[in-house]
Amino acid sequence: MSNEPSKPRRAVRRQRSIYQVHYALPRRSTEDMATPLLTPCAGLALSAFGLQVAGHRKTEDTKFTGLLQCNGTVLKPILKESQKREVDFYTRLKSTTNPDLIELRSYVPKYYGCRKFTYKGFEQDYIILEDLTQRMLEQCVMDVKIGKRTYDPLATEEKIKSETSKYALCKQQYGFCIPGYQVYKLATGKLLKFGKDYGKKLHGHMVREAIRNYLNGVGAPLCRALILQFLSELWKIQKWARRQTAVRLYSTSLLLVYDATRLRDCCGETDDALVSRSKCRTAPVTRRRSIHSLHPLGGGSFSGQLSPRGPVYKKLTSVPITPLKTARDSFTPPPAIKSPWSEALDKLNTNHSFEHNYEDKLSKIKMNYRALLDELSSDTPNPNPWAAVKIIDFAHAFFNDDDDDATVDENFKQGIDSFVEIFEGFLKETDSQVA
Ligand SMILES: Nc1ncnc2c1ncn2[C@@H]1O[C@H](COP(=O)(O)OP(=O)(O)OP(=O)(O)O)[C@@H](O)[C@H]1O
Ligand SMILES: O=P(O)(O)O[C@@H]1[C@H](O)[C@H](O)[C@@H](OP(=O)(O)O)[C@H](OP(=O)(O)O)[C@H]1O
Repeated sequence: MSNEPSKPRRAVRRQRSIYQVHYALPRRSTEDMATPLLTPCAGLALSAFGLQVAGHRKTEDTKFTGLLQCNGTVLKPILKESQKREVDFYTRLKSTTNPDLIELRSYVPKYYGCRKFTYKGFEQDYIILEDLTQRMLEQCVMDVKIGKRTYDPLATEEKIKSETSKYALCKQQYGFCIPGYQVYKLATGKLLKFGKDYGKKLHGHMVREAIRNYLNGVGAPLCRALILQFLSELWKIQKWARRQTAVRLYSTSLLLVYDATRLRDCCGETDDALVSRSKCRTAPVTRRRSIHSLHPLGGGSFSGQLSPRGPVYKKLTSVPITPLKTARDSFTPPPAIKSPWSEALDKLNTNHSFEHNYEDKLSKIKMNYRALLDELSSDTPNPNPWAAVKIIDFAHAFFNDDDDDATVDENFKQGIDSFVEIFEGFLKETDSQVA
């Protein structure tokens, strides 16, 4: 032991991430339900949320503003009685001890409470939620409303009639409908938007094609890494939906988001040649394998095989203990480890064409490298996935407080099963990328 007086330790200063530098966003927290911000958006300007692909929008009297955004959060206005139910839903989810509801927390955006804000002269209450598109540069967003039935048990005859007549064919055929989506096309960088009028015309094979278009898989092969990122989340939600009896979710949506910039980096086209999609990372980046990442639900342990009963995961076998001498004699250097670090280095070693618009290209490349380094130096196992699915819109969620009467929410479950089946079909299409 040293007698030297211990020097005061200097706090390690972490480099601010690209997202903090460019977008002034807060660091990601690992908690599923965040503690309410004391003064959310205090002193920061509110603005209309430009990435809303469906849902209620601005009305004539400007009282209803649509969603707003502020500091990495979205603000959802609460005007109708049913929207107050959504506040109750998030409030209850936050303090629940029911295991099914605790699990549900990880499938919904983080909730930061509810507060009054004044926007364009109108004061009203807003629900404050994590913006699922934050940190994305080219945000591709799809809203998928789940369920053949989209009205709740308190609906009036009129409401039942109007809900039954909307997206009727699509809901009958698939158990879900698509009220809107937007996609940045990889080849052109152009943003395409599809609203509810388009969504209401979808049925039959058009539904699958709309999802394929959203995934940038029209005119180019689907990207297996992207499908797997979505499926690893969807399978968890599906497993939960097949079991849970705690809540009935009428008219909720799956919100799918991914960053086309990262898709381009992974599976996109270069100026010179089409990058082989087999080079694509087939699983979400995981820096460290924790006990949690070994859990069979993690995308990383998916074997690539699908059985009629769902995904087949790799079996985890224990390593046999070899006597030291034998082990030393038979030692051969291990093959090069394919890690996120080596992939980052591979990328840094790539030659880029410096023709055309190279300043723009260079700045994008720099941003990508910074984002990649950010990801590699973060403390969480999968800190910056570039695709995510969450369940949103709980204006028609009903808790089942009577345990004896509890049954599975078939309406929600069937919609999820059907959506997952489409993604499993897409995954099979990409099998050749790992053959
Ligand atoms: N947490 C979020 N992060 C990013 N975008 C979001 C988030 N929540 C909602 N949105 C965007 O806003 C849209 C509408 O959201 P939501 O369904 O909650 O609103 P709504 O007005 O209740 O919809 P509806 O009219 O279907 O009842 C979504 O389609 C999505 O584009
Ligand atoms: O897709 P569309 O044609 O926009 O249809 C709307 C959609 O079904 C909303 O979920 C619903 O709001 P709620 O979920 O709050 O019922 C809204 O009802 P509303 O017209 O009564 O607001 C509908 O108009």
